[in-house]
Amino acid sequence: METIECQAVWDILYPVISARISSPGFNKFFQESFASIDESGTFKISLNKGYNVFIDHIRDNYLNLLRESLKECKHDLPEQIKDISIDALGQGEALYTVEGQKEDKISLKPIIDKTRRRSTETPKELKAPNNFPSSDRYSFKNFVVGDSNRLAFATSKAVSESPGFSFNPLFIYGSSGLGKSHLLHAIAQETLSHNPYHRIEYLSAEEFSNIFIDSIKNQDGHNFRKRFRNVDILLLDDVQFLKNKTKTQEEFFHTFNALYSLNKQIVLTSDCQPHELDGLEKRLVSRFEHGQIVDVLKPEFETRVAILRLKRDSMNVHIPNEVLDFIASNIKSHIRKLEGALVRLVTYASTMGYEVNVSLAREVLGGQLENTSDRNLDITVILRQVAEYFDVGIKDILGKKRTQSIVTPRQVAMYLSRNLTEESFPTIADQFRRTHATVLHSCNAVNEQMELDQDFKDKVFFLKKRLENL
Ligand SMILES: Nc1ncnc2c1ncn2[C@@H]1O[C@H](COP(=O)(O)OP(=O)(O)OP(=O)(O)O)[C@@H](O)[C@H]1O
Repeated sequence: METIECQAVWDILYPVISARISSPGFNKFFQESFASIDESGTFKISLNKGYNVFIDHIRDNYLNLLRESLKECKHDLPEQIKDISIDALGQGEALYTVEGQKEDKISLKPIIDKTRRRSTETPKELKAPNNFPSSDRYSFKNFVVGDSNRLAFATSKAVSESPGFSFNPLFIYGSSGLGKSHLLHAIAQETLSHNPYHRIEYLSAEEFSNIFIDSIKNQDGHNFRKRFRNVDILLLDDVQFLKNKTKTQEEFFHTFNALYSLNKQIVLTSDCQPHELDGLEKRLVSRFEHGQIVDVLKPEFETRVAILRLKRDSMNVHIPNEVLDFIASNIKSHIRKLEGALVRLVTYASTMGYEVNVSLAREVLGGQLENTSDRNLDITVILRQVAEYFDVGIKDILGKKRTQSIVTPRQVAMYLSRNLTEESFPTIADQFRRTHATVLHSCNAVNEQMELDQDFKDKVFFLKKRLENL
C-alpha cells in the first residue's frame, strides 16, 4: 500500500471524526499520535507513548466512534481501507512518513482549518438543525442584555465559544417568554459559525419524549441512541416536560451520561430550578445541579424598551419612542407579549393607514395592557413580607441598626422593591429613608451575594415568587 495514502485517508477521515469527537482532549491525542496502514487494510492510530496508560479508556470511549466515522466515509476512502484501530506505539515497527521514508509514521495533525474537506457541501448530518430559524433573529446579536438576563447571556456565549468545557451542563430557567429558547438558538448558531461541522441537536423535551416513544414502538432504539449520543451539543428546551415520564427520564439519564462523559455540551432550559422539578428523578436533578444554573428574570423597564426598539428597527417602521415607552410601561410580564403588542399595533396602523401614537396604542392594545395599579404590590407590601420572612420588624428595616440580621432583610427589601415595582431609585430611597446611592449599593450587594451563595439566592427567589403571586 502506498505510504501517501495514509495522509490522504486521514484528510478524508478527520472532518468526520472531529465532528463526532470535538473534545480538545481527544484532539490532543490525535495531534500527538501517528498513523499507518497495515496489510489487512486497518488504518492504525498509534498513540504517543505518554498516552499508552490510557489506551483502554481511549479505546472504550472512542473506538466505536472512529469505526462509525470510517463507515460513514467508506465511499470516499480507498477501498483497501477496511477498519480502524487504536494501538500503543509499538517498538521497532516498520514506520512510514508521508515522504515514504521508513523511519516514522505520519503525524496526525487536525486539518479542520485546512480547506481540504470531503466535499464542498456540508455533510447531511452536520447541517444546522432544520428547526432553526433561517434568519439571525435568534442570534446573540439580537438578544438585548440587561440585569435580568446578563448572566444567562454571558454563560450561553461562553458555552458557544468552548462547548463542553466552560459550563456543562448549563441549566437556564425562568418564566415563559423571557428568552430561554432564544439563547439556545443563539448558542447553536454561534457554535456553528465557529465550527460548521459540530453536530447539534436542538429540540424540546416533549419532542425528545415523542421520538423516544416512537423508537420503542418501532423497535428502533439503536437509531435513537445513535442520534442523541453522537452529538457535540444537545440543547433541550422545556425540560420540565420530563416530569413523571419515568421511561423517558431513564433514557435521557443515559443520554446525558454518555454525552457528559465525552465532554459534549448539554444545555437545558426549564420554567423552574432543578430542585423544584417535582416528578423528576433525583439522579437527574443532581446531574443538572452539578453544572451551572442561571436564571432569566422579567426584564426591567430599560431592557423592555431596548427590546422594543430593536424589534421596531428590524421591522423598519416608524414608531415614536414615546409609544415604545408606553408599551414597555404597560406590558411587563414577558417579552413574547411585548413583541405581540408591537406587531399588533403596527399591523393595525398600517392596515387602517393611521399614524402610530400613544392614544392609538392605548386604543388598540387596551385589552393586552397589564393593569399594574390593581396588583396591590407596593413597597409597603414588600416590606411586610420581607420582615415577616426574616422575622424582623419593619421598624428595624427602616431604622438605623447595622447588624447583619437587619442589614440583609433591608437590602433584600430594597432589591425586591426595585425589581418588582416600577418605582425609581429616589422613590425607593425615600420610602426606606435612605439615599439613592444606598439603594443602588444594596441592589448590587444582593446581586453579588446571590451569585456567591445559592442558599441566599433561593431565599430571595422564594420571596420574589411569593410577592409575584400575591
Ligand atoms: N433579551 C431579549 N432580547 C431580544 N428578544 C428577546 C429577548 N428575550 C426574549 N426575546 C424574544 O421574546 C420571544 C420569546 O422568547 P423565547 O421564546 O426565547 O422565550 P422562552 O423563555 O423560551 O419561553 P417558553 O418558556 O415559553 O418557551 C422571542 O421572540 C425572543 O426573540
